[in-house]
Amino acid sequence: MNSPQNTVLLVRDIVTRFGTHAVHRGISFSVQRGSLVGMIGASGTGKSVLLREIIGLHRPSSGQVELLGCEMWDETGSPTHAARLAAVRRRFGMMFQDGALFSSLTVAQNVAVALREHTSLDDALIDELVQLRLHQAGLPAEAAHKLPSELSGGMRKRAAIARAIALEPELLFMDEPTSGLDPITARGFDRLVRSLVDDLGLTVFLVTHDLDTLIGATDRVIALAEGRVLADGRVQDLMRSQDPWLSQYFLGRTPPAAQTKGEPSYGS
Ligand SMILES: Nc1ncnc2c1ncn2[C@@H]1O[C@H](COP(=O)(O)OP(=O)(O)OP(=O)(O)O)[C@@H](O)[C@H]1O
Repeated sequence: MNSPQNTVLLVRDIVTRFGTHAVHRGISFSVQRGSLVGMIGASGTGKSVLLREIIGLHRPSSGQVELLGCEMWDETGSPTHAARLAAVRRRFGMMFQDGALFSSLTVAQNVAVALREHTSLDDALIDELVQLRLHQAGLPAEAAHKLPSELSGGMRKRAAIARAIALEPELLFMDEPTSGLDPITARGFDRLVRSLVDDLGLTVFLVTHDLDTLIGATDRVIALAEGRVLADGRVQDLMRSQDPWLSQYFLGRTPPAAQTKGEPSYGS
């Protein structure tokens, strides 16, 4: 439902400049709990920078991000705000494009890092939770003791998801999660992400260039162009848009029939 109580992310009038280069010229949108939202835009339109601004890694030139009720960019830098930020950081997960796994740690150790850092659970409970997260990410138990370098690309992505959901976040951010995967593995990954939303109630916000992810898995798509939100709606509506950039972007693809949440359709 589209109500303030259900809003987990509010992006308000974000402006970003690097020197004289204006990347964002006033970006605003909100994300509702339990939805899977995709963000698209041509290379260099500032999707990754916006993601970093949303999760508190890059300060925008102006504007505000409210994530799980916390203003991420507080001017005062007060200890109260720092404590609120620390609390909010435990409630969302981030999966970077390359997975950003620690290469010298096994998959299980990678997943356990946040649990050791942010909880006082004993080793046995951490082991159990790690197994659960690996299972939720669709990894076989034997993957636990492998190094990231010993896994296929698809399994590495699943390990990165397992790590991102270690603390049972409410929100998961992903930067190009299917890049570098073959189409079959990528669709399996879409189904996994969709099931995190449908079965675990997660909210997912992902940046992607993958049309099949957009068509098959998202509830809503936000398109950025020229520093602004060009379009914001269901993928089938964006695909029918007369806007020249969107027409070109979706060229040759057929809009899916009205989608039922939880029943991904994989377009043409
Ligand atoms: N730290 C930085 N200093 C200067 N310019 C930067 C910095 N980070 C990003 N930019 C610029 O901001 C713009 C947006 O970059 P960003 O990586 O967010 O684009 P993107 O939409 O994610 O692109 P892609 O789809 O290719 O990943 C680019 O022009 C980039 O060069």
